[in-house]
Amino acid sequence: MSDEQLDGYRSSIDNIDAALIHLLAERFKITQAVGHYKAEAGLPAADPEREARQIARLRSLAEDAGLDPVFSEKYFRFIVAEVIHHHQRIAEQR
Ligand SMILES: C=C(O[C@@H]1C=C(C(=O)O)C=C[C@H]1O)C(=O)O
Repeated sequence: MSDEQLDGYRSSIDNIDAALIHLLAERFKITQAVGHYKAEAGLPAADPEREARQIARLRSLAEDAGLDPVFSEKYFRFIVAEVIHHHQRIAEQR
């Protein structure tokens, strides 16, 4: 059975999911570069002060955009945990 309305919604969701994957790929490309820079400079993988500033900024943006700020913080912490693993691996491989 075809449902044109649902198909239309899903077509938009597909485009948004594709955009999110591309944005994440770009974010991880730049954080990989940061990981190499930090390893070279002897800087720690994690920067909790930077993370706290970003969380405050993203929570405020989420509120303005009508997105749950708690969710925005969870999303950010999930991504950053992966970034820090990458940075630790880069530093260990040196
Ligand atoms: C990318 C960095 O490294 C880590 C990852 C962050 C991020 O993914 O936003 C932020 C701070 C650091 O804990 C950075 O220091 O800028």
